Amino acid sequence: MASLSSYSKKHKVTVVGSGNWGSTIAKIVAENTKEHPELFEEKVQMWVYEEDITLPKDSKYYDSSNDGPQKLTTLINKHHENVKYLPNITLPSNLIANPSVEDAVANSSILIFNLPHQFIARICKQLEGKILPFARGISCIKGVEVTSSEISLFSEWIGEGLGIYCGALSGANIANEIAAEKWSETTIAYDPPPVDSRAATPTVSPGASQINLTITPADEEHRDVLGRVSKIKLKALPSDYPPLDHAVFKTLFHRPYFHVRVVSDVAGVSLGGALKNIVALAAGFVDGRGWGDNAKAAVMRVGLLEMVQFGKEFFGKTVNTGTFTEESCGVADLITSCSGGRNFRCAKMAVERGVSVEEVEASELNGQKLQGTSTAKEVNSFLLARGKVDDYPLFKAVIDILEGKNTVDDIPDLLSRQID
Ligand SMILES: NC(=O)c1ccc[n+]([C@@H]2O[C@H](COP(=O)([O-])OP(=O)(O)OC[C@H]3O[C@@H](n4cnc5c(N)ncnc54)[C@H](O)[C@@H]3O)[C@@H](O)[C@H]2O)c1
Ligand SMILES: O=P(O)(O)OC[C@H](O)CO
Repeated sequence: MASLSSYSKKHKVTVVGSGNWGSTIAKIVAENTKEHPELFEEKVQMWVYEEDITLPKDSKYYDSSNDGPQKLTTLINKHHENVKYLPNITLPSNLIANPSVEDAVANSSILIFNLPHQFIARICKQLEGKILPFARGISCIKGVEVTSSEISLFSEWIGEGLGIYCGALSGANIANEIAAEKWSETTIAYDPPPVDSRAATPTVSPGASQINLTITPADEEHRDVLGRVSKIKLKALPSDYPPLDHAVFKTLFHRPYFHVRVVSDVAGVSLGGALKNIVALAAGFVDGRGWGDNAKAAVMRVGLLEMVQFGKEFFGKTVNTGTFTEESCGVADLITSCSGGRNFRCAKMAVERGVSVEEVEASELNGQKLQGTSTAKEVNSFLLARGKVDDYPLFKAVIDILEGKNTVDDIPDLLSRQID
């Protein structure tokens, strides 16, 4: 490999999303782009779903001469703080909030997708044809994409939609703790298909300042995690950029307070982050009912087994069971989510107050979004379509409690096969 100083281009990084976790990850990568000018452009773009914010009188940024609604992007760029989704955390000054997603991604070779999963479809549609064809992505989204009887990982789904390779980042990562720079770890999965540079065909796109290479994978077809022939025709990174490998992604995300392990099991990393949110709801239900830590540990144990079973049954070609049991994105994320995560906390409050989880989400989260409720529904519709719903009694109990078909008191009976 050439020395880093011999590359004439640097990677431009864009974070698509600016919620609680989106802003935290943007803070991390902006700190790293500043520290590594040999690899990255210093400025990081962060796409913000624009909204009007009226600062309360007790806000440190309140200005009586300008007390009407202000754009969230204006506030972030002026005060270097996401006052709505990550208050009281100073963001680096090289992080730029941008209300236009098309403008934010322009010329970026690294795209980090980090927004609640219910919004990603519309954003990807907007991005079609707007990104560099050789860009690479990392999805920080915890959820799965389900259509009728098909299921896919957001990393794959984004990759196929945009024609790029996309890896995944997931771990025991409660955003507020990491934003406060408390010590933690995460898992990144990055495993692009092999490319054969001998099969490269130079093409020049109109207006492009460089030659793009269309690469045919060495084995002529790349299969996704479900064994389907991938629709992605991967474009090689032009040789004037530093190569995008495990080391570069570690450099982009690793901080003294945020340690990164890079693996290749994209399915395991993505599924851990998606499915633990269903289990966290169950943990909140039993805790809210006052059954204590032993009951919570029991649903966590059964939940972990169902997560592994789901991975092996539907993604068995590539998924590594060890990812669930050994990495931050597996059992560690399950533990933190069932201790202090939003899904856990909202489910607990819902039971204590006798209201729905959605009502607690709306009243307590100030616009932040739960992923567990929609993931429980999506996984249930997938399992129903496959005739497998009864093989996953904890996942079924959670959706049935959310939909009012069962109550928390039914959990011991519903899990009797797993417990007795
Ligand atoms: N918050 C955490 O602790 C945490 C940690 C790890 C992973 N995650 C995962 O990261 C992903 C993003 O979570 P988050 O915490 O950044 O989001 P969040 O829960 O803070 O959600 C709010 C975000 O959604 C945006 N939004 C609202 N309506 C929208 C719309 N119509 N279109 C597009 N965007 C809209 C808001 O602008 C805001 O940026 C999720 O999949 C989540 O599971 C979250
Ligand atoms: O707050 P939650 O429940 O969305 O979970 C946050 C993170 O995923 C924990 O790793």
